[in-house]
Amino acid sequence: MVDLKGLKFSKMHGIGNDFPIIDESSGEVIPEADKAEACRILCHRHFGVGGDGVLFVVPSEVADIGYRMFNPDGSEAEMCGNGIRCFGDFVYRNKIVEKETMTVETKSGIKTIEITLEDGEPILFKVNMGKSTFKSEEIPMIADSEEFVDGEIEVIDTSFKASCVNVGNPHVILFVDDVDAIDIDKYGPAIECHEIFPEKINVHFVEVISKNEGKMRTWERGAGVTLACGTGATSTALAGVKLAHFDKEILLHLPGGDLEFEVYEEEGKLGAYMKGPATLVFNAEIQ
Ligand SMILES: N[C@H](CCC[C@H](N)C(=O)O)C(=O)O
Repeated sequence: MVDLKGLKFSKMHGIGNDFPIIDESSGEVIPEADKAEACRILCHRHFGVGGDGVLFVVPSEVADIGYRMFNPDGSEAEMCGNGIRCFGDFVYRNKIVEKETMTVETKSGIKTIEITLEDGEPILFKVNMGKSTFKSEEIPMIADSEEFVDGEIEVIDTSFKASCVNVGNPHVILFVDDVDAIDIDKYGPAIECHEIFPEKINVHFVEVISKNEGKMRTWERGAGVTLACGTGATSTALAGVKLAHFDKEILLHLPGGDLEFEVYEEEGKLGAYMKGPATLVFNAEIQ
């Protein structure tokens, strides 16, 4: 059993997607071999702190700072969008990176965060989430087509039209008529662990409100239902533009709050800027 006594952390959330965040920028706090178990304990809503994952600040030789994210099941994810806004707030407030525009090394490449200050306080974070891929082999997924856009996924007793995109981590976007009518506890895990997704996948049900607005609900890989998913919302914006459901500026409503997106095209690939808040809930030390 991992001993977390003395562990200092901040509890943060990005529109309700919540995380303990731990500063390892000056050296390891939780041994690598214990990280998965420690994250399972920390994320537990009754026996731990509670969270949709754990964020770590780590050194970087190629960016201003490094970022790692672990899901509540102990799996490490390549990227976390709500988390990187909380991360930016944390490293700025704690003077780990004293820059309003910073570069962050993640497992899915270097991302850039632009912080908007009001009276010296960070209030809004604009993140370049980078370029995406729709190639089936790069999701990864098992499919007959080079891309899986507006394809068909059969699951349990029904089938859904679906589009798959990787923004560092994998996502499947299912555009539906009424997002509130979806039994996400039934279909979410069945799609997350579907045999066509060898590394599992994050699942998002999306309702198009207009060319510039949508509403979505999420079942996250390694976490289950969350109030928001930043990489998932980014993927929704990109898939929506690809399918011409959305124009390039999109407001997405998630159960925990709203995120704004500006989609761009670079070297033939779609990418996006994500804009949203981050909130510090409390700082603590485990006794
Ligand atoms: N569960 C995700 C990681 C967290 C993503 C989400 N919390 C976000 O804000 O992007 C995965 O395994 O890829």
